Amino acid sequence: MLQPSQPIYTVAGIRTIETAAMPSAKPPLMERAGRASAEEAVRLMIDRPGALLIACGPGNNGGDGFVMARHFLQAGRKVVVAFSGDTAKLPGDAKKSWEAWRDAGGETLSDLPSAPPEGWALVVDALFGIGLQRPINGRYADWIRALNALPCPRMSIDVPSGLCADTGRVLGVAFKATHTVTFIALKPGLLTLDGPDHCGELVVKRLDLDANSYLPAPGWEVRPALFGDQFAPRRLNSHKGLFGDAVIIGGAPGMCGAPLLSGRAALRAGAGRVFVGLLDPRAPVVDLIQPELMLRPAEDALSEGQAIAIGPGLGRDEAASALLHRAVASKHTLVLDADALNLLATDDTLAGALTRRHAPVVLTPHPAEAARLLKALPDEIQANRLDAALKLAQRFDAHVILKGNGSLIAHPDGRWLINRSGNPGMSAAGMGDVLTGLLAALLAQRWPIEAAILGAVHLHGAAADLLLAKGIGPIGMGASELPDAVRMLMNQWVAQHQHY
Ligand SMILES: NC(=O)C1=CN([C@@H]2O[C@H](COP(=O)(O)OP(=O)(O)OC[C@H]3O[C@@H](n4cnc5c(N)ncnc54)[C@H](OP(=O)(O)O)[C@@H]3O)[C@@H](O)[C@H]2O)[C@@H](O)CC1
Ligand SMILES: [K+]
Repeated sequence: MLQPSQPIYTVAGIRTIETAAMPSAKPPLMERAGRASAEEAVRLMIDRPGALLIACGPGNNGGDGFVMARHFLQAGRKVVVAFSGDTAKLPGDAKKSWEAWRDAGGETLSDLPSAPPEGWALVVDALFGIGLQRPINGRYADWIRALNALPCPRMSIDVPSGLCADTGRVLGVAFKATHTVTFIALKPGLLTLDGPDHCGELVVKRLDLDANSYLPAPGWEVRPALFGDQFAPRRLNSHKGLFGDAVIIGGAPGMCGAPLLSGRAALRAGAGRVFVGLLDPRAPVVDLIQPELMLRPAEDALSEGQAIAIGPGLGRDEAASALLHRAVASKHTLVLDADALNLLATDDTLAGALTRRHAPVVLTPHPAEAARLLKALPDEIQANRLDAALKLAQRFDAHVILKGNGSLIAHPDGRWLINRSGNPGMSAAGMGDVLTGLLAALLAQRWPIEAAILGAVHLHGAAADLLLAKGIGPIGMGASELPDAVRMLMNQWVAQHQHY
């Protein structure tokens, strides 16, 4: 059975669910959250006797921490609570949790204690959750830095303190958790930008709520379950025509490597035939390492295949622009990458033509390309990647893959997803070209557009994860090493499919 995809809600959505569920929730949500955190903590401390430290903040995240502390106290475990706020100012639920902690005999320290000689069994961050409003500084920042330096497992409650739950930005300083227990549902900031670096292992505790019954999920994580039905075993009676023609266009003088990488990836991902159209008049006529590729002058390749991927190494001169205009005017499904995106960013006529197309368009920008397309700075894109992906999808009426840690997929109708596969080995030249080739191959094999996008993005990262597990990376992982790993994964998934 493939693991189902989990829903993702922004903070506004979580608040809506909480508000709707809270009045009738018995036991109250904070009790459930604190208990769920304690259960998870027990798992983390299985081989670690000794005391645990819980740092509680001034809001309801701190309230969860007090509930958790009470469970450990009542179970006879040594637990130390640090809280530097004013208990009189705690919000209602958190105040009740503090009172219950106090009534159970618990005490709070107003500053972080030094660690016992044997070290803490676990350090718990219950400082700030989804209510973080501004950068952390002063005492709380000092606490977070000190906690981050402790050599023990570190668990965050709901969201690592200092991380923006919507965007994954670090506001001032952020707790670096080895484990995060998040409530009700995933939040985008846990999955993209700096989120994964601060969450460690991420567990969702739904608190017995069916979030979707209160508010349909706006976003989902990318999982093979969403495209797994494309992995049907091939018929014995098959021929290459069944698996389509992938077409990749690019390769201006001096830049033929990029489309060749895409082409090699498309072959390994199962396209029946792969055409690579090259702009360079002196381009090779055969790829001696991969002679299956059919190299063509760029113009000639435009008339082939079901879908065209254009952009790798395309350059930005007049010939490149003319080719791109012709591709956009075609009836093919289009994937625009690299220089195709850079040309699009400065050509309003092209942008207009793109939005008038009937066949689907996929844009695959990295943050700098996204910035050019939205006439913004890369930092502004990264400050809210979800927002940027949605804006691009709307502006160009296209499917968008905003690459980077936690690649975002935005559909033109406003739905979005976040991919969780991949690793820093992918921070290398040519990785984007491979993604484009994968997309071209899945489209050639007539995967529906959304399945092709999710499949390509997930496979791209999963192939890199496979290499990482074998010690091939993160340092020195090469884009040209990815396609073989993609092939292995796709064949494994087809084999699994046969057992359903
Ligand atoms: N509601 C529920 O039913 C449930 C909620 N649950 C839990 O509650 C969490 C959300 O709680 P929350 O809304 O109270 O926000 P929280 O993250 O504790 O922070 C707010 C406090 O921090 C302060 N503050 C903010 N930024 C700051 C900064 N930079 N530096 C310093 N202070 C700063 C802010 O002060 P203010 O901005 O008002 O001055 C306020 O005092 C959620 O993540 C989950 O863990 C669960 O129990 C499930 C049920
Ligand atoms: K926290």
